[in-house]
Amino acid sequence: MSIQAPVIAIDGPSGSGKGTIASLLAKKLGWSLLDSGALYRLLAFAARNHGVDLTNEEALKLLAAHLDVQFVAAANGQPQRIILEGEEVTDAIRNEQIGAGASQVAALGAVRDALLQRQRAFQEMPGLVADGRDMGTVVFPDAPLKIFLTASAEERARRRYLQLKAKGDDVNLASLLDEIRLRDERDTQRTVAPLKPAADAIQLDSTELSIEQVLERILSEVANRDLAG
Ligand SMILES: Nc1ncnc2c1ncn2[C@@H]1O[C@H](COP(=O)(O)OP(=O)(O)O)[C@@H](O)[C@H]1O
Ligand SMILES: Nc1ccn([C@H]2C[C@H](O)[C@@H](COP(=O)(O)OP(=O)(O)O)O2)c(=O)n1
Repeated sequence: MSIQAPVIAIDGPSGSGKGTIASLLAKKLGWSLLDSGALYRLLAFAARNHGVDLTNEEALKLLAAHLDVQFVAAANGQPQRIILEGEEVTDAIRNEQIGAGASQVAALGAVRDALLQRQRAFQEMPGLVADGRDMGTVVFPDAPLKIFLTASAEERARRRYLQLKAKGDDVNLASLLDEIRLRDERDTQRTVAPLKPAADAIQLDSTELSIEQVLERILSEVANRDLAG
């Protein structure tokens, strides 16, 4: 019997800090990283480039099955680089418009099926940190550590506002809060793989916690389970 690499699943709503924490954790442990939300963002981005309507499930399924994408690990604290059809799109997929499109295509069952194996292929030794909405419920149900990271909608909108503003985007706090609420609603209410904590997930509310405090809490769970070898 082959031994499977351990997975830390980090799920939660937009702006709760999943991406930041997952990336820091992967670096600290020397594990691989799966940013599953990027796959849905890439699909929304590719659909726009190819003129595919975001409601055309059949065409989106094909596009998802053939997505030509590479994730390139980056050094010195930089986010991993994402290459779509030979072009760097690391920044281009990080805006609320693409986030909303990602949430829309992610509600389609055929799209989720088409992306499932691609996500599971990231599970490799010595371990994987996987960030998304259904990592602990659907993609890696046997993960030995599942975190469901939350924060109030207002705090998440505030974080997103600061993040996008720092990037030079023209953003508005009230409309970001509306978009976050809309996305929460769509992600939790969809019939396939909705955003919800796995029965065995640890729920962590980061509203009043710093990034370092969240990381510390998770690292103590890693140590409790003896996951890092
Ligand atoms: N605990 C925290 N306290 C303060 N800011 C945070 C915290 N966690 C994340 N952030 C910041 O909030 C923004 C959104 O975090 P991100 O990791 O992109 O969230 P998600 O992947 O859940 O959408 C980033 O700018 C990040 O630095
Ligand atoms: N495992 C996943 C990851 C993301 N999605 C969908 C739902 C989300 O609104 C979009 C974008 O996800 P992403 O994690 O990039 O978004 P945030 O950084 O949390 O704002 O994709 C999903 O359905 N399942």
